[in-house]
Amino acid sequence: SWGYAANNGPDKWHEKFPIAQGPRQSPIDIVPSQAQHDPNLKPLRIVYDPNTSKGILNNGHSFQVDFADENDSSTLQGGPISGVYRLRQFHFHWGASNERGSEHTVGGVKYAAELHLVHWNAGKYASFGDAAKAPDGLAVVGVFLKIGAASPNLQKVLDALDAIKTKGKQTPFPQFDPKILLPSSLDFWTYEGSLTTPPLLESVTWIVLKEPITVSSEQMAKFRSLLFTTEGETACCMVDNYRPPQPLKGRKVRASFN
Ligand SMILES: NS(=O)(=O)c1ccc(-n2ccn(-c3ccc(F)cc3F)c2=O)cc1
Ligand SMILES: [Zn+2]
Repeated sequence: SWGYAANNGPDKWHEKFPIAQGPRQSPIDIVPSQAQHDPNLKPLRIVYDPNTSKGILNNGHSFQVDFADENDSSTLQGGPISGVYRLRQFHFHWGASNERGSEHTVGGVKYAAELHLVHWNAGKYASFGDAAKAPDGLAVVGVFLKIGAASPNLQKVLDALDAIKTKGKQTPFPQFDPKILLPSSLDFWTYEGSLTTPPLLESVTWIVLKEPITVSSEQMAKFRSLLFTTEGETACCMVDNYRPPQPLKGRKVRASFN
């Protein structure tokens, strides 16, 4: 199936997922000078309940922390979205070395990694699956990770990775508040896009924070200790699990800040 290698990576995805060449694909290169400040954009309202965090899973493409989403305990509102979107999961994308790894780029600049917090429009749709098929179904908050001081808050997540080294492994991950992973400023860029991996559904309102969080080189090495492969398969390091920027195709990127 699909992956990030030469034989099954982003340049091949269109063969099984033709939407890969669609009109609103993600990620994109964000060009700050081309982004228009929109004063109608509201502040982001992010409320997460640590009691909703459930487990951490190696899904063979990344690792993700899953959240209980049967009520409005952990939600995203405001910004470019209408209504209440519930947190479903967060995950990351990263490189084999520190000079690449993010999916979105800023004026062509790549960061070492990118955090995605995935939310779905529970005000309008009955399930995540239904929302994932709708043009206003999902909202993903993207946060860039750049190399600098270690993040103690991220270390809690990284310390769980030894238990999920191979594809399909998961372990409980209770009482985690992902809000501690966010930078101090919630200034953002926003545009209409898609999932950045198959099924590449064009259902995502992207909200990319301008301010990165910092991680240390040692912490990045921890991400790279994961494997794409199952126990017993020839080990293949989980690195470079990012899709490169896709054509803008006339879309406008708005900025919440001047
Ligand atoms: N990298 S990202 O744009 O944040 C991203 C990329 C892919 C997904 N993703 C992969 C499968 N699904 C999925 C899972 C269950 C479902 F019912 C429908 C889906 F699209 C999903 O949401 C979710 C998020
Ligand atoms: Zn992602």
